[in-house]
Parts: sequence; structure tokens; C-alpha cells
Amino acid sequence: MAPTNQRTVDQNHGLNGFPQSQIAVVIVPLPAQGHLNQLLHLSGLITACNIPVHYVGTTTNNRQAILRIHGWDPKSISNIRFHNFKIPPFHSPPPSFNSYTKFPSHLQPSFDACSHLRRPVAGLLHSLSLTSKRVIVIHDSLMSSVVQDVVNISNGESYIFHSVSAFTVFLYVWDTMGEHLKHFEASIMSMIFKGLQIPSLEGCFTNDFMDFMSAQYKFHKFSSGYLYNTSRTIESPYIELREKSEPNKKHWAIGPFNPINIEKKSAKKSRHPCFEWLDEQEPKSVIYVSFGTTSTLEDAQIKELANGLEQSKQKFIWVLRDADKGDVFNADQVRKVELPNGFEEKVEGRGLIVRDWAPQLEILSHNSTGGFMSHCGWNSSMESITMGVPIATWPMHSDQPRNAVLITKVLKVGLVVKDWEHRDQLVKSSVVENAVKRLMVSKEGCEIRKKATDLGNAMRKTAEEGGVSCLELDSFIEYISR
Ligand SMILES: O=c1ccn([C@@H]2O[C@H](COP(=O)(O)OP(=O)(O)O[C@H]3O[C@H](CO)[C@@H](O)[C@H](O)[C@H]3O)[C@@H](O)[C@H]2O)c(=O)[nH]1
Repeated sequence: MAPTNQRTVDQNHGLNGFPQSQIAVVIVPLPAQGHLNQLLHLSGLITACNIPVHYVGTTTNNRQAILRIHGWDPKSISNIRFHNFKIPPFHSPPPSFNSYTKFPSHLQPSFDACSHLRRPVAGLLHSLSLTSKRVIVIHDSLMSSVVQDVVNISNGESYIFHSVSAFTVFLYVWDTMGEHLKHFEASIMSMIFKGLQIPSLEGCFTNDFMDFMSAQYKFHKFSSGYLYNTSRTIESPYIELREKSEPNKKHWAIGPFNPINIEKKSAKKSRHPCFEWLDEQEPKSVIYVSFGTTSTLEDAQIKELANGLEQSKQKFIWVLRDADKGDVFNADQVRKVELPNGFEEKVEGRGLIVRDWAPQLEILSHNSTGGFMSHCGWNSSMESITMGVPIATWPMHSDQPRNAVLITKVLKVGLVVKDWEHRDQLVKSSVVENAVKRLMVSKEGCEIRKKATDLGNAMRKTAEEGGVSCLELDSFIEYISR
């Protein structure tokens, strides 16, 4: 089943009766889970419009993306062709869990190794250009140098995918390339970002990664437009700012990319064991705790978190795993994280520890899940928002501190566990306990949950036929099929 997000597609004709396309879409993700995932979901949405998609990556990254996707099965879609390109081996060290910055600098070698994809991608674009009316390249904003040869393809055009919120994209461009945005009046800015304390970029990235990003941004001028995994339902002012800041480019906000209706698997053997327990819990009574695929907690922090969860007396599922390595299938030097003595016995029946890959989207869509303690990666944020689950925010690095502001201060569907100002400090167990209780069993938490439920309903409508994001996807498909 493809994640059509509710539209009906005639198999011989595309969306809105467009003839079966003679265009080819080439998708080029950054090789990190939060990026592979979004672009694979987008591939599903595009193929549902009867347009063939070529998903490009290394053998390992493509395997990872397919294995970890939730809500649909990419292997069942013949219209997605995976191109497994070989690149030379690269260093894949384990994450450092005691470093000053939480940014996953251990992934940098895998990002740098992407430069080897440039040549095979250029070859693919060239061969597709001979058999297609138009070759459309959709690439991660951080893979611009890899796709730079699209300018040499007469029937090729490229679109940049931003894997983060429009809020953070605008602010990042403002921070780092503010010169180009001088025409924005301070008064407009202060009206749109009124009263918001915007966290600084300090501590968000390493210098190496900032250099890597700048090197990619140099190629952005060649693109025809931008795609965002967000919706005007939640980010209209910031999408409009993006449109005003680059008026010569097209902008489409077509999120949520993740499926919005998750089928409950009936076969016991194909369900993760956590569901057996989750099925038995009261509605909205469980907090799901997970920090994505790029964060690693130090031992002392794990202890405080464990104690805080235990002291809260609330039910929880805690995904306790370190950040991915560059090669997620390389199991060398993987740390076995230790919990405080006796912890698992104390929380037996009330809390589950998941150490493998958790089916996050299904957990968030489960009726027993009533809260999410999250690092606010953009996938997690969108998944939680669309499933109507309120968020306890604990940002670690990158865009996350600003997403936390969007969630708690703009959308008001969450509350703060850790704010960016105190990023260097351990979050004490009492703070964890207090945040969990506030979210799960206080009047304040109830009100936030009600808001999150309403926003979740609105977000699901946005993705359904006739909804604002669905119409933007139609508009994008119409444009590339012209
Ligand atoms: O056991 C697990 C762990 C993670 N996930 C999924 O993995 C993804 C994690 O993505 P995200 O929440 O965005 O976090 P990161 O993996 O940290 O993502 C990186 O990429 C994102 C997109 O650029 C950024 O917003 C983040 O800050 C950056 O850290 C989500 O789809 C989760 O559902 C699971 O399904 N099971």
C-alpha cells in the first residue's frame, strides 16, 4: 500500500486525470535516517500520482530506508526504483556520549563520503534525460553539490527539499545570510516572531558541519524551487516569509509526508512486542520517550531520566538507544546502555524499555499514547503533531531548539523539559518527573492535549483530498508534469 494520504488514483491516469507521466523524478536524500525517511515518504506520495521515482543512495542507505519505514511498504511499489550506488568505504565510528556538543559529529565522514555519488548520479540523470520528457531532481538541501550536474541536462530541473520546519529554515537563512534579507522590515519580523525568544545557533552544530552546509548552499541558486514537509495549517506565516525572501523560486508546503492513517497490524508476529502491552493500557495514559536517531545520552543523564520516569509513577515506553552510526548495519563498538540497578524491576508493568528500532509512527498513532517526550527532530515533531500527541520538549542540537519553540510557544501543543539556555546542564530526575506529571496528569496537560488533538485533526484534513497540503502537492505535480 502506498501512502497516498487519502487520494484516489486511477492506475492508467495520474492525479486529476493527467496522462501517465513521461517525466522521471530522481530523489536524492542525505544519508541519515531523518532525511532518508522523509524523502522515501515523499517518493510514495509522488508514485501515488503515477509518476515513476528513482530513489538514489548507497546500497546500505537504501536498505536502511526501506527496512525502517513505517506505515507502508516501499517494496510493494514497482514505480519506485532504488538505485544502489557503490562508494568507497568510509569511517563509521560510534557516537561520542560525553562530548560538549550533542551534535552527531561522528556522522560527518558519511556526509563527506556522499561526494562520491556525484558521478553516478550525473550518469543516471543523463540516461533518464534520453528517455524522458523531463527529469525532475528533488534533493536534500544538503546534497546540492551531488546533483550539481543537473545544470548540464537540457530537460532537467531541480528542487530543494528542506527536511526541517519552515520556521527554522527562515531563521537559519536570516542568521547566516541575513544580508540578502535586508528588505525585510524589522517591524514585519517582530510582528511575526512577536515576543518569541529564538534560541541561538550556539551549540547546535559543529564547525565542520557548518562548513559542509555552506558548501551545499552555494549550489542552491541552480534550483527551481523548494519543497517542505510542513503545512500552511501550522506554518503559514513562515512559509510566506520564505516565499517573500526568495520570490523568484516556487515554494510548495506539502506535508505531512508521513502516512496519516496507520492500519493496526492484525498478525501478532508482524507487530512489535510493545503493542501487546500498549493495547492493554487506558486511553492516552502512556508517555512515549525517544530522542530520534542522532542523539546519545551520557550515563549520568540516563540515570536521571530513568529515576524521573520512575518517580513520576506514569506509564511509559522509553526507546533507549544511542545515535545511529554512519553505517547502521555495523554493530562494532555499540554501547550497551546501563540502567540504574533495579530500575527495570521497579517499573515492571508500568514502563517498557525498547532497545531496538521502535515503530514510532504506530506508537504515536495508538490510542493509549497520550504524550511524547522528544528531542524535537522534525520527523518526530510532524509525526506527533499529525497524530495529535502533545510533546514534552528536550532539544539536543541542530534545528531542535527552534522546533521546540514552535511547538511550545507558537502551536502551544507542548511544554518544556529542557530549554536551550540550560543546554550544558543535566536534566535532573525531579525536572523529568515534574514535566511528565504536568503533561500526563495535570489540568495544564489536559488543555495542551486538547489543543494537540484539535491540531492533529486539522493536520489530517490538510493531507486529505481537497486539503491545503494535498492541493499543494497537486500543484507541484501539475507543475512538473506541464
Ligand atoms: O526507534 C526509533 C527511533 C526513531 N524512529 C524514527 O526515526 C525518525 C527520527 O527522525 P527525527 O525525529 O527527525 O530525528 P533525528 O533522527 O534526530 O533527525 C535529524 O534530521 C531531522 C531532519 O532534518 C532534524 O530535524 C533533526 O534535528 C536531526 O537530528 C522518525 O521518523 C522516527 O519515527 C523510529 O521509528 N524508531
